[in-house]
Formats: sequence, C-alpha cells, structure tokens
Amino acid sequence: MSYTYEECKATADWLMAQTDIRPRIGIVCGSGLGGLANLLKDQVVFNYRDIPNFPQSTVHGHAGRLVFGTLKGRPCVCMQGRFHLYEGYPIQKITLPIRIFKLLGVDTVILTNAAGGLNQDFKVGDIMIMKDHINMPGFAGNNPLSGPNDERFGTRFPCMSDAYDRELQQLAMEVGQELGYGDFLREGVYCVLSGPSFETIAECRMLHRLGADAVGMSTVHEVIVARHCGMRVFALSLITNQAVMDYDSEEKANHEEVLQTGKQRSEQLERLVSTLVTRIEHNNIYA
Ligand SMILES: O=P(O)(O)O[C@H]1O[C@H](CO)[C@@H](O)[C@H]1O
Ligand SMILES: Nc1nc2[nH]cnc2c(=O)[nH]1
Repeated sequence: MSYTYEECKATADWLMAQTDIRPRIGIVCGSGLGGLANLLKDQVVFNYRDIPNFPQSTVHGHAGRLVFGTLKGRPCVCMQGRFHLYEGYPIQKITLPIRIFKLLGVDTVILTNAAGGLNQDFKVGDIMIMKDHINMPGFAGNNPLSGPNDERFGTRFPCMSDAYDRELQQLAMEVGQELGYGDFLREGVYCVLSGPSFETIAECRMLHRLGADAVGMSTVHEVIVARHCGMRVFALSLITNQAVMDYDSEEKANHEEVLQTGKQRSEQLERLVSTLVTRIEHNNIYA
C-alpha cells in the first residue's frame, strides 16, 4: 500500500494546524536512543496513535511519539520510535513519516540506529558515522520507492551514490574529536536486513566479506525516501553488540543487550547530535 501525495499532505497539514513550530531538522531515534527527543525544549508532543495515517510503534525501546521542539534554538521534529519491516508494515508505511518531514519543511534528516558490529576493529559502544549502505531487502525487490512515482516527491530513478552528506560526516567527525570521542567514533557501511531474527554466523561472515561494517534492520528505507525527495541525510549507528562470527563463541545477540548499550552510550550520542545541530547553524550549511 502506497500513500498518495494528498494523503501525506493531509497528515502534514493536520500537524501544522496544531503547532507553530516549523522544523528544518528531522531526527529519527533508534532502539533505546529515544532520549534524544527529551533534549528538545518547548515540546509539542503527538502520540503516533493520534496522528492520521501514522503506524503504531510495537517494539520495546520505541516510545511512539512525534516530538516537536527546539534543540539549541533550532526548530526540530523528532520521531521517538521508528517502524521496521518485521513489524509487518508495508515498506511505504514505514517510511511515511519521512515524507511528512519533507512536507513540514524539513531539509536535513538525522537518523540513529542500534546495530551489530561486523568490522572486527569495532567495539561495543562505538558510534559509527554511516558513509554508505547495502540495501539487502532492495536486492529482493523490497524498495520503498516501488510502485507509481509521484514527481512532486522526486524522480523515478534517484541517485544513491551521494546518499550520505559528506560535509555533515566531516562536521560530525570534527565535533566528535572536539568532544573527546575520538576513541569510539568510527565510520563505515551499514547493511540492512529485514529481521526480526538476528543473523547466523555464516550470514555475518558473508556480510562482512561483502563490505558491511555494521548490520541492522532499519534506517536505509528512510534514507532512500529522504534522498528521493531531496533532503540531506546524516546517520549514526551505535554498535550495541558484536556480530557473532565464530563457531566457538558463546555470544548470542539479543534485544536486551541492544537496549542496555543504548543506555550506556546515550549521553554521548545525544551530545554529538545536539552539538552537530548547533554547528549546522553556525556553519550556515542551510540553503
Ligand atoms: O534500527 P533500530 O530501530 O535502532 O533497532 C535495531 O535494534 C533492533 C534489534 O535489537 C532492531 O529493530 C534493529 O533494527
Ligand atoms: N540485524 C541486526 N540488527 C541489530 N540491531 C542491533 N544489533 C543488531 C544485530 O546484531 N543485527
């Protein structure tokens, strides 16, 4: 099921009728990383269940609230909870909020996620700046842009070689160094799978050989839709667990560990994002 431009606009107009905040930055919080939304001042909060056309959050660690407010003076909108393919939603429904962001006036999207580390140099607690992605469900025909294309959102065949804004990656690296995060700040390639089962050992080995540094079940669909409609994208993965690559290992991936690592690193991740938001303003990267 696909949403028409008019349906997306109706949801955006409904939201804009209830708040004067006109966000230029849209933030999506990953598993256990919803604390970012609490940094917003002068909040106007909507439960997803009250927003026309919105799906509901079903995953522990995703609160299901859309929070408008200001972050260091910048008007922002923040998804405290995202949607995943494994929740059973059509891929176009998962990414609906990104188009709503666009129609609200957002031009820069910042996404966070929890991910398993495939790169053997990565440690649990590392923050990885996403420089690229591998869209595994897309290889099997599951792309959020499948179906009729509405040119009011974007072109039929959008380019993805520039999906992740290089200036923002550079800026985030600088901000991270200044904050003293150099020891746990990385960059790399994120691979999305549909989940909800975690990977087998053979799958982790394969993904690593294919060039992925981290694996998760989100973000990429949102990035594709954001780029399709011309928004700038910056994304971070928190490495919440090491992917199991060795048959002698006793490690077992589990969602509790994912949420636990999120708690341990949330303060630094929040500071990195909020400082980045301030620098976007200072550097006047905005059009
Ligand atoms: O990508 P986010 O939403 O951070 O969540 C990640 O954490 C969950 C698994 O623990 C999966 O949903 C995976 O995608
Ligand atoms: N697919 C996947 N998603 C995750 N989210 C957090 N950790 C993981 C992981 O190891 N694999």
